[in-house]
Amino acid sequence: MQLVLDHIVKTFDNKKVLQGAEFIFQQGKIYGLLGRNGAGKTTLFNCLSGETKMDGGRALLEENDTARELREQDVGYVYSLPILPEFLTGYEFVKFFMDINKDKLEPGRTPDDYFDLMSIAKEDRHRLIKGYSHGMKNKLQMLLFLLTKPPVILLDEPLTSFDVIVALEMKNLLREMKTDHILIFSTHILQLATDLCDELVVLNNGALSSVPSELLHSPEFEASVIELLKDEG
Ligand SMILES: Nc1ncnc2c1ncn2[C@@H]1O[C@H](COP(=O)(O)OP(=O)(O)OP(=O)(O)O)[C@@H](O)[C@H]1O
Repeated sequence: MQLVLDHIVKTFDNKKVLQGAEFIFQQGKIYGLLGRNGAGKTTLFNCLSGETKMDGGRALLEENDTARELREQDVGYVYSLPILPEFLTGYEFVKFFMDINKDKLEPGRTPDDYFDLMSIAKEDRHRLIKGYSHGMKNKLQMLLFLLTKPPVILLDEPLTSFDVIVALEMKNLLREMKTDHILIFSTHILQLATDLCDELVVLNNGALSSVPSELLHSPEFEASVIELLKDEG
């Protein structure tokens, strides 16, 4: 399975944010999306998730030599600022989410099985989401994708809110998940990008380009990425 971005264009007022962005993302890899503040990473994710309408171009999901337009339900989106029903407990929300997605679930699983997978403590499960920390809310969002398994998962700077232990758990989880999904996450933390990603993609001047893989673990990596990002503008 692969996600093909075909000449995606997005303009806000007079600002051309995406100017014909093209790339092929493949299942089984974790992609890190790098770009300066305001480069358009969130805009790209919003276009892919259907939250923002593209002005031009398209995103296709290709599998077994057939391609179709990417649909909203194909995309799981972990926002940098999680949007969750704060008036429910974590347990109530997961239970509700499982009820409305019955057809997509593995049979016999309970909400607690998923909380266990995400290492969300027993005493936190029945607390209101309103009182959850930022990192716990991100965890809860990620739990939803373990349930429904959308083919494409976008993570907008999610791991920055996790403490070191949880960040490690999440990294391991993402590594496990990558075999069945196309995973793209945006980050400003180069160390995290090199640590977790199989491939790095730079969004610069509205276009996407791949960072040569031989650079990824080389001593010149940081300097090369900075050089690539400097071009912005
Ligand atoms: N709804 C909107 N209306 C007008 N301009 C917008 C809108 N959304 C984004 N922009 C502009 O588009 C540009 C790209 O913003 P975006 O949030 O996608 O960047 P980003 O790469 O995610 O930035 P950061 O790394 O700072 O989070 C910015 O100049 C932003 O002001």
